[in-house]
This record gives sequence, structure tokens and C-alpha cells, in this order.
Amino acid sequence: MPRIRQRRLRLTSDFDFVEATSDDTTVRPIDQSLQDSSPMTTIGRHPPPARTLPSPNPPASPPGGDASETYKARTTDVIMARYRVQVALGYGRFGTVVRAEDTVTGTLVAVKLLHKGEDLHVDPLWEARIFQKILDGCDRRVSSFARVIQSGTFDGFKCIVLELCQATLYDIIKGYCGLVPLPARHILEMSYQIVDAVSYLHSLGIIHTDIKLDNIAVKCADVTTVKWLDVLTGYHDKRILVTTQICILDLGRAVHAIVPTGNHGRVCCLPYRAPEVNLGMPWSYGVDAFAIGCTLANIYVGDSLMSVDIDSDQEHLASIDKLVGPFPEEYARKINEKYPKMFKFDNGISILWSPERDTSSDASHVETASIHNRSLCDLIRNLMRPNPRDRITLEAATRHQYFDGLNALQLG
Ligand SMILES: Nc1ncnc2c1ncn2[C@@H]1O[C@H](COP(=O)(O)OP(=O)(O)OP(=O)(O)O)[C@@H](O)[C@H]1O
Repeated sequence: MPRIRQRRLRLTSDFDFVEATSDDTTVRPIDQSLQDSSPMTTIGRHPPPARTLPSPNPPASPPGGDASETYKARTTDVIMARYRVQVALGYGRFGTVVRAEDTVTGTLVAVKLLHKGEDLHVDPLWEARIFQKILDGCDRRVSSFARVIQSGTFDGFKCIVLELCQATLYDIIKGYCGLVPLPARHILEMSYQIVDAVSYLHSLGIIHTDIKLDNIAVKCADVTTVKWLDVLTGYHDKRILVTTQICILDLGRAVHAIVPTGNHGRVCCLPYRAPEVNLGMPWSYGVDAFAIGCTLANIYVGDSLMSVDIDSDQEHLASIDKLVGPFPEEYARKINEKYPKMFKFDNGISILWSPERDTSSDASHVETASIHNRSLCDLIRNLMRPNPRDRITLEAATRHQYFDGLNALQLG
């Protein structure tokens, strides 16, 4: 059977990046940028943008399959008699996300219209319920999650109205917004917010289960231009984000942690999936920690840590082994009890899968060694420990030495 490369269909063409009018090159501490409501961040869509980035991609089309089950954006549609559709923002496995104007308040929102397939088993109220729990926690980190505004039905599609966020980290890292390489300070600030936000979710007993670059967006699309030193070519103008505040998207797959037995089922996108999920073992908060480790590495190296061509569990485990292994012997033996022949122990521990058997992809094509920031590399390795019991908790990760840099002035 031919290998089918599974790729998300997405639209990334409609982010209005506005050139900030102020010439601010000051590095601001993270706590300030988190709460920032300075004039810099309020420069937005009104008046009309001084500069809009060119369309990064040809418009993506809705996924194939039964066309009547997937919502296609039409600018004539007014969802729930209130939200006038402007443009499709993305097509996910579970729904189409559009940007719409709230005809009552005049503000812009995102509306997710769930695909109709009966096999999807998606409850549109679930995302709203999880967000309510986040709200009930009364914590400053509430603002790190896309606000769920309303839910309802339109034309037979169940829909969820959400706070509109801007470019996802996927769009940014892929270079669609002209912002790469990201300044080290921005990587630091974004990393901290991701770890801190999901740590808050964990403190509420909730596991996100779908952390990935596509599900983290920046809140504000304003950019400014600074003088940037390239060691080879000297100074040149570079666009950077004015503020790095991030927003976690897609609470649709969040679950309550089942303690102490652990949760079951296949969660997370394969390149971000922790080994215990692949192995069909019980999993818990560690799946988010592992996915965050992958995400931070992707942000730093600007590429996917695991090959997108990986399509077997064993190949994926071999990638993890190569990246952050070896699997501890005790854990490997435990896995072998359930899946004999997964590991052989004759000459050190190794996974039986071998790249020679499948030459169409590397076991992994990015090494953690390419992460030159040693403390970030250490944080990532701790988040991605093969045995979930060895993995650092997100709460502890917020105190990792990599984040000591938040209090220091960093240039570059
Ligand atoms: N609040 C939002 N603001 C702006 N864009 C959004 C918002 N929510 C989602 N998007 C865009 O739509 C895409 C798909 O959204 P989402 O991940 O919530 O859908 P899904 O069907 O659950 O997808 P997945 O395949 O990731 O499970 C996102 O990757 C993002 O590009």
C-alpha cells in the first residue's frame, strides 16, 4: 500500500501584520509583556494596517471526503444570526475555523464549525466547559487560553465562537510572517508562557492532549522593525513581534486526568506523541510535557523535531530513542513484557526497528544537539524523557534555569 502523508490542510493567508508606529527596541521583562496594555500593543486593525504581509500560501481548500459534512466559508453567511463570516482561517480534523465580525459589537471573533461526521463524537459544549473550569480557577493565566464566547448551531453545523487570535506558531516558524529567526528573548518568553499556561491547566486536573505549534497562537500581530546584527552580513532591518503574548487553542480534546490509574487512548499528533501513548500504556500529564518539549525544540530549530513521514509506532519510538534516549533499561524491559521484541538487550538497549527496513524516512532528522542553548536543551530533554515517571512536571519546569534568563537583559 502506498504511504499516505498525512498533512493538515490549513489557511495561513489572512494575518494582518501591522507595522508599529513607535520605534521601540527596548527589551521588556516577561511579566510586563504578559500584562502589557501599553499603546504599543493596542495599535491594531484600526485604522487600516500600514502594511499587510503578502499571502504566504495559496488558499488551502477544505479537506476531501463528503463535502456536505465540512463547512466552507461564505462571506454571505451570518452565523447564529450574529457573526458575519469574513474568511476561513484553518481546516482541522474536527472543524473549519473562520474569522467573523460580531455584528452586535463590531469586534472580530473566530468561529469553529464542527464537521458533521457522526463518527467524530465531538461535543461542542466540551470546549466551553473546559474553558469555564479555566475561568473558575481565577488565575492570571486565564488570558493564555482562547476565550470561549458562545456555542450554537448554524446550518446544521455545531459551532463554537472563540476569541480571535493571530498567527499560530506553525505559521511563524514556517516563515509565513517574515519573523524568523525569532529573537532568543522571544523564544524564551513564549516558552515560559507555554509551560506556565499548561502547568495551570494541570493544576486544575486537566490534560490538553493536543499541544503542537498549530494550537498555539500569538495574541497580537503588531510588528516593529529593529536593527539586527548578522555576524556574516552586518546590520540589517528585521521585523520582530511587538509583544510575545501567546494563546493556547483547541481545548476540544482536553481531558480530566484519571488518577492514579492513568488515561487511555491515542492522543496527540504523532510528531508530538509521547512513547507511552504509542505503546498503548496508561498516560497522564506527561503527554503534555513531552509535546511541549517537542514544541520548544521546533520553535528553536525552526523545524519539526520528528520527521513528518514517520508512520509506524516503532519508527516513532526509534526517533525518540535517537533524540532523547536511550530508554532506561527498567522501562524498556517493562515495555517488552507487553510488546515482546520491542527492545533487544544483547548489546546495550536498542529498539528492533531499523531504518534499513524503511529507507523513505530518517528516524529523526533534527538532533537535540542542534539546540545550542544548553539550558534550553536541558529543559527539552527533561520534558521529553522516554519514561513518563522521569519527566519533569510543568510546575517544576517553570522554575528551570532556562527561565532565569527572564530576569536578565538579553540582547540578541
Ligand atoms: N481562536 C482562534 N483564532 C484564530 N485562529 C484559530 C483559532 N482557533 C483555531 N484557529 C485556526 O484554525 C486551525 C484549526 O483549529 P483547531 O485546531 O481548533 O481545529 P481542530 O479541528 O480541532 O483541529 P486539529 O486538527 O488540530 O484537532 C488552527 O490551527 C488555527 O490555525
